[in-house]
Amino acid sequence: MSSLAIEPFIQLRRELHQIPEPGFAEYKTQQTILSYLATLPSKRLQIQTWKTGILVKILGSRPSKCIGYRTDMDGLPIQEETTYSFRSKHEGYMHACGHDMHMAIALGILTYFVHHPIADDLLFVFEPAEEGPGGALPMLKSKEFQAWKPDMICALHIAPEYPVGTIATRPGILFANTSELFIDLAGISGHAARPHLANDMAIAASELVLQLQSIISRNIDPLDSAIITIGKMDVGTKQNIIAGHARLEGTIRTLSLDSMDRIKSRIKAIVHGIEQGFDCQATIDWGANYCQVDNDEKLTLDFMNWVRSQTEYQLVECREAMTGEDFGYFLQEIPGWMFWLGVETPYGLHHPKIEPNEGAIQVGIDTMVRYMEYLTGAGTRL
Ligand SMILES: CC(=O)N[C@@H](CCC[C@H](N)C(=O)O)C(=O)O
Repeated sequence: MSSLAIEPFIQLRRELHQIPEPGFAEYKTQQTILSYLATLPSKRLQIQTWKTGILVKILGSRPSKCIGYRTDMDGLPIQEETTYSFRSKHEGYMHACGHDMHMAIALGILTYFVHHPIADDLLFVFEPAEEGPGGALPMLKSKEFQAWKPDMICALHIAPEYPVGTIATRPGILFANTSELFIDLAGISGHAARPHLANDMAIAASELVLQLQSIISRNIDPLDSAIITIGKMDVGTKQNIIAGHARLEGTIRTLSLDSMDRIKSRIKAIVHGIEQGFDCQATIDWGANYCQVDNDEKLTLDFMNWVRSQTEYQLVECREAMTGEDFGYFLQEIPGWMFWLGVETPYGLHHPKIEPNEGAIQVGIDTMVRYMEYLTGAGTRL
């Protein structure tokens, strides 16, 4: 690992940071990664694209298994407010969830093993559309992935709340079940001065948001965490026109599938009540649904013990988080685990000012290189 210079991966992260793209539209991102891969010795390298994603296999010298590693690729519809000189060039889009860091780390690990092959095969998965509508499930089911399906798989996610040098994870559930939520309400628009001739969806939508929040407090076991967040409301057209249409956009998070089912059935009932009470038409769209990230007990404990005993990094056994990650779909078919990587920054994930500490790139690459060498039973130790 000491033979790998980190600077090129910091530069790659900065390059990728400037071109955040929506899910399944990561064209420049894919091209940037493919161009970089083309600079590496190709002898042990096999590359396939899948939509805007990429699969990279590094052939081992005496493979008895294939170890998988996943990074996500897409950006978020956020107007960047960082102090960076390498801010996003895509107006209204930003890498605010660390996928630029994740890709740079994946490329660092991959580069190391191109130059220092180990016994086992390695598969690097560059997954598009993690933020939505979800690339993991269709990629997992694709013939390209199934042909190269690894025997185990792991991934990391940056964690603003931990110092650089911290690795946090737990066996079992790490991330929640999620469902997106889109509700449209259709009433009748009209003149602001003649409310009796219209049917105001601003009032119906306001009532609906408040009623939705009662589900968590009144219908869900308080010991079984759940969240309903309405992140966006779009109502009406002008201040003196009664709104004939409203759209609510949100997300549901639960730690159990029972709670997810219960919440959805309560939302249906409440929306039906709004239709009756406000004499309007409503439609519900559940959007993309992600299953929980359920870390394999044995593999995760082995990784945690290894970090504790073999590295200088701080291992934290953390609690479950209500964030979502479609990496959970890979873990439904392939044993593996995910962990948080500390990037210490005062702003959280999805914040326009988030500036992850780039020192974490070295920690992420170093940890995975050493652990993959340990897993294959061959490697050098730092
Ligand atoms: C780590 C992280 O922030 N993941 C996202 C996943 C998005 C899931 C989906 N689009 C939704 O909004 O439900 C998160 O928001 O947790």
